[in-house]
Amino acid sequence: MNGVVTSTVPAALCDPLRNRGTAFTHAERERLGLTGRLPAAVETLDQQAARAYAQLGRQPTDLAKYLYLDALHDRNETLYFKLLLDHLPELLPVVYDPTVGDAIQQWSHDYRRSRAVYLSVDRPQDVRASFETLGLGPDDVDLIVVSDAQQILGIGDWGVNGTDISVGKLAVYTAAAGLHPERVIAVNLDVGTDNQVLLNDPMYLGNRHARVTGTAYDDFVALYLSTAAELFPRALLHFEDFGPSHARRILVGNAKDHRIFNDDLQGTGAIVMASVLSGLEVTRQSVADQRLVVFGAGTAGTGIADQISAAMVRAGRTPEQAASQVWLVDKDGLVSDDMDGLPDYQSAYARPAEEVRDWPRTDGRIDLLTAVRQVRPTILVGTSTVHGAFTQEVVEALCAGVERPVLLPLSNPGSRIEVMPDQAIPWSKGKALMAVGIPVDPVTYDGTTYTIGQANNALLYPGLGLGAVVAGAEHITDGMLLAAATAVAGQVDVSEPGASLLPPVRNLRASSAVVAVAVAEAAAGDGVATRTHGNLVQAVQDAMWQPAYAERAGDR
Ligand SMILES: NC(=O)C1=CN([C@@H]2O[C@H](COP(=O)(O)OP(=O)(O)OC[C@H]3O[C@@H](n4cnc5c(N)ncnc54)[C@H](O)[C@@H]3O)[C@@H](O)[C@H]2O)C=CC1
Ligand SMILES: CC(=O)C(=O)O
Ligand SMILES: [Mg+2]
Repeated sequence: MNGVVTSTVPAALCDPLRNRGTAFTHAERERLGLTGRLPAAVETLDQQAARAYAQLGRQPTDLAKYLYLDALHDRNETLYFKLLLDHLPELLPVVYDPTVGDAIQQWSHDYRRSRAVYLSVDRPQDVRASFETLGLGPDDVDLIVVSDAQQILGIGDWGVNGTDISVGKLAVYTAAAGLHPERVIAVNLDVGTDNQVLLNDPMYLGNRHARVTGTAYDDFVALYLSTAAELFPRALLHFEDFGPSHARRILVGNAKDHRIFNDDLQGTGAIVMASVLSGLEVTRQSVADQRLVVFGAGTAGTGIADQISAAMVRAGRTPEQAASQVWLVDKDGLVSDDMDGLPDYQSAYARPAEEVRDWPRTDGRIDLLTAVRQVRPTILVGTSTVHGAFTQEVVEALCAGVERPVLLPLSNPGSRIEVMPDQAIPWSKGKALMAVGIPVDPVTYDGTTYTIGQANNALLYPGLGLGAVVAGAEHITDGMLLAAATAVAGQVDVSEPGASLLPPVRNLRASSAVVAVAVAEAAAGDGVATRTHGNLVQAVQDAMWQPAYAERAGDR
């Protein structure tokens, strides 16, 4: 026999945005060419979700759950997001931080199929075609998340494996704020990797060479930006987990010409600002009077310093005064202006050498403990990736300096966090006002239960992005970031002892809608909105995609 017999999977079962599996009615099955291709039962989305949730529960580890959900994502997006939304507090840590970090480390080994766009520095001629294969028009895309994966969370360089940080961030946009899953794109910029484990792994799927740097790197990022902006002029271009030497430069250099947002700088800065605003509700102080120590002065740390000092300026300080209320501590200790080769993102906050000349040094460096003793910070932030760096001595010194310090150990995932609340709350005798980057259980100390908010940019960027999209914002302004932070902080009541500084993840959809309205208003106020709405609250609600099957099967 010469002919090869093949069978095909019907198109309606292959497209995750159209597929509804056992929920297709018999009439729909006939119309879409699915006759005989599904078992007899016709189910509702709720019935499907109950089965999927039970299957998920049988997965033995969080990574297995991640892979189960990823496969569901690729099969039936409506069901995937229904599950995610119905169990957001339980599943956010599975599809996103911290499990996404484990998944990224295994990614080339677990690879099955892909939903992202891969742009290779070795094939710049393919960049345009790579977007064009999506078949999307200029008005079809609201948002693109791109990463070059140089600094994934706190786990470093993961090359093409880092694709899943873009996918995960987009899943959160849709689950938390209803960004339409058909109108978003995940992108990996594969510029090589300096991760030897990957380079020596026969399964590694990315470019097998060191990271490209210098002009070649800059030209490739510029090509990405110009192509994405030309093909999808209304899309917000979200940058994630770029290395510290690139993140700020790309943002600052392109903010005027592009709808660009750096989550690690701006999203993190804004969620920290929200935590600080809540803390100041408790202490009844003004942001203008704060003293901030940042431990780990990279992308996130200096983004936080920028936003808190900008808030000080809005509260009446001069830029110089605001900068003088910020201290950075990095690998070489307290950052001072006599240090050689300071990166530009640190030099703005370098302390005058004269001021710290007499401060005690260990191995020639002014360490964190000394900085805390000398500065008596009202806010201590950790973005260092150094697990355990906030020791008992540091926490006690912090509390000796001020009555109610704000303490934010933000490094992700849990293996990197500077201190866990179940240690720091007792060490601080319940005085520290805490939030952390990962979900953690409440801590009971001396009869009070402390609920620890999740100061992760995921609690802010979805609403910010939705507001920007609804307003058609041409830029992300400082006013929009502050509006988002204020809207997040406005949703908590800190009057009870032990209250969380941030709203709970279970309210994330509602919280994102409130943030989006505030952000769209700020965009209009700042003159960057290109869309106006008679009723903004309704416009935001209308823009939020819901995981439900469309009226007519086959439609998205
Ligand atoms: N909670 C949140 O929303 C966010 C948390 N992060 C976390 O913050 C951490 C840092 O992320 P990025 O700023 O993107 O990385 P980065 O690499 O830009 O910054 C890390 C900084 O810590 C410094 N550092 C390393 N070891 C140190 C030590 N022993 N002492 C003092 N400083 C040290 C590095 O020199 C660098 O300046 C990561 O764990 C990341 O997950 C980042 C963004 C958002
Ligand atoms: C949360 C986040 O963006 C990070 O850890 O990089
Ligand atoms: Mg990040």
